[in-house]
Amino acid sequence: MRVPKTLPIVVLAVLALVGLATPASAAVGKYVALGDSYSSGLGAGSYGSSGSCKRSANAYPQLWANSHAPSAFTFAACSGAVTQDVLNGQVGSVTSDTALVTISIGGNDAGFANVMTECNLSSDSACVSRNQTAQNFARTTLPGRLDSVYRAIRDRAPSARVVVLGYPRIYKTSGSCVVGLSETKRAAINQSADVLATVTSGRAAAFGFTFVDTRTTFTNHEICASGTRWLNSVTWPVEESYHPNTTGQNSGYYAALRAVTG
Ligand SMILES: CCCCCCCCCCCCCCCC(=O)Oc1ccc([N+](=O)[O-])cc1
Repeated sequence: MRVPKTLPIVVLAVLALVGLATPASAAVGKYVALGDSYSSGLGAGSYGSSGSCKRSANAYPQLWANSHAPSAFTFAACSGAVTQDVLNGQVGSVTSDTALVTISIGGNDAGFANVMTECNLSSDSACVSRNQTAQNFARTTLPGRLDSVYRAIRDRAPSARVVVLGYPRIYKTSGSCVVGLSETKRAAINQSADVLATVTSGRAAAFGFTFVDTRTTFTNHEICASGTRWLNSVTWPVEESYHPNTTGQNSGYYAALRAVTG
C-alpha cells in the first residue's frame, strides 16, 4: 500500500478550512416567544413596562434569550391569551427568517381560570363536573383551535424550529396538604392537565413541532409536594395563583426548553 507523501498535508489543509468555516458556537437566529401567562412569566415577578401582559424578566423566554443571544428576540407572550389572541396579536411577529418559536397556549380556551375558581369555591362534585366540561372542550374544540395557531406559525416561518411547551400538573395528589384542595378536587384538576397535555402533544406532533412535557419537569415540585414548590398556591395578586414562580420558570420551563434546544 502506497500513501502519497502529500496526503497528510491535504488532510490538514481540509481540516483547517473546515475549522475556519465552522464558528466555535453556531450563530443563533431570530427567536419569537408566543403564548399565555405560563410563557409571559406571570407569577415570577419583574414585569417591567409590559403592562397587563405581565412579561417577566424571570420568564423562560427571557432566560433563553439572555443565555443564547439570538440575533433578534421578540417576547410576544401575554397573560390571559387564548388561541385567538395569538392569531390576532402575536403571530405577526413570526417572519420567514424566524429560527425558533416557543409557545404555550390552550389552557385559557379550556377555561383555566373558571375551573380553578369553581374548584376553590364549590363542592367536590361541582369541581369534578367543571373539569369534565373542560376536558370535553379540550378533546373536541381545542384541537381545531390549536391547529389554526400552529398552521399560522408554520405558514409564516416554514423553516423555524417550533417548540410547544405544555402545562405542569398543579397538584401533588397523595398525602395531606393544608394549603390545597381536597384529594378529589386535586385529582380532577390534574386529570385536566393530563388531557391538555395529550391533546396538545398530539396536535404539535401533527405539525412536526417539538412538544416539551413540563409535567415531568415539575414532578415533586407541585403544590402540596414535599419538595421545593415551583408553583404559587392561592396568592396575591389572585391572578398569579397557580402559576410558576421564579424557580418554576427557571428550573421547570427554562430547563425543559434547554433540554431540547441545547
Ligand atoms: C382547563 C382546566 C384547567 C385545570 C388545570 C390544568 C393544569 C394547568 C393548566 C394551566 C393552564 C394555564 C393557561 C393559562 C395561563 C394564563 O394566561 O392565565 C391567566 C393569567 C391571567 C389572567 N388574567 O385575567 O389576568 C387570566 C388567565
